[in-house]
Amino acid sequence: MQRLIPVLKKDNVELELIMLIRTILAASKEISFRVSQGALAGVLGSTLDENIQGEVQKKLDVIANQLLKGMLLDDDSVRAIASEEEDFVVTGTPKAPYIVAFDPLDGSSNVDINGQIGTIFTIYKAKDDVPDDSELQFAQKGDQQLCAGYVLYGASTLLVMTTGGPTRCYTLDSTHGGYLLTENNFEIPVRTKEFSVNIANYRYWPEKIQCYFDELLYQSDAFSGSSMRWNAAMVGDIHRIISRGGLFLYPQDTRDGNSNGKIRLLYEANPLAFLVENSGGLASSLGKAILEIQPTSLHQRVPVAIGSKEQVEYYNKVTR
Ligand SMILES: O=P(O)(O)OC[C@H]1O[C@](O)(COP(=O)(O)O)[C@@H](O)[C@@H]1O
Ligand SMILES: [Mg+2]
Ligand SMILES: [Mg+2]
Repeated sequence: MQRLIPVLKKDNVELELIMLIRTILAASKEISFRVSQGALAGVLGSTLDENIQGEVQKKLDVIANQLLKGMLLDDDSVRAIASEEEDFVVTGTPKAPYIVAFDPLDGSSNVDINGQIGTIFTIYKAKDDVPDDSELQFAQKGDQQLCAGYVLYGASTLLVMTTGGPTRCYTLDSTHGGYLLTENNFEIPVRTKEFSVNIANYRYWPEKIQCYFDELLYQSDAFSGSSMRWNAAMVGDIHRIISRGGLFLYPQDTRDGNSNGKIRLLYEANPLAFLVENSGGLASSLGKAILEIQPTSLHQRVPVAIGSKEQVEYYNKVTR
């Protein structure tokens, strides 16, 4: 089994970027250990604090955020970071080459029920024409990502990552503590009968999206035999889709604050879109490629339709 570093070197990834990826993975191993300890380590349950999204933070949200933030700010290749759990940009080493954005713990509502959770990260080049602490550092389109990945803390701890080439999977080997290559090049099937959505939101959706689901659920034979999966952790749903295809949807809806759905562009939609598109799938928002969206704020949300090419195309065709 090939180790991670030789694979990245073969991909001609620059050494400084490889070292930064190592920093992120060192934090992920520590998070993986804390997650596996669960109640034994007292990491379950909520804090009394809310993040900028208005969500009550889980203890593990805070622990994972502190671990990643601490290790990244100690890394002198990092100029600034942005996190779901940080209201603002946090600056690192001046003139350093990279900026990093991350969702320290995706699927927080699964923490206390031993469900799937993960860490999502993305790396960009730092900008020299804006201040280090400015949100403009992160106002870069998703197609400018140098590297994107997630670590899934499931039965195994898996790293799925791209540096612009194939999307690959590495499994954390608990015997020697390193990530070993277990999937060299994911290729998402163009169409399946699996879809993933929180169907309980149906009443709040625009009519065209309701019609799409009416057709899918009971009107059209073309969809008979479909099955739904919902992990309540985007990282887990997207991992299933990268592994065997399907469609992940988090549409806009009519509730206050949900006009763009729930998924955050910078540290959820863009990194996962980069991974899916580099596996032959499609990632769109309101019919437009997610990777081409010009970001306007750190925690902005976007409606998403991500997954198997033909399923995304059909959804966009009937809901536009
Ligand atoms: O509450 P819902 O509608 O099931 O939403 C679940 C979605 O929210 C999220 O948990 C949001 O991410 P966080 O857990 O990082 O806040 C996604 O991973 C998941 O797809
Ligand atoms: Mg998340
Ligand atoms: Mg999160």
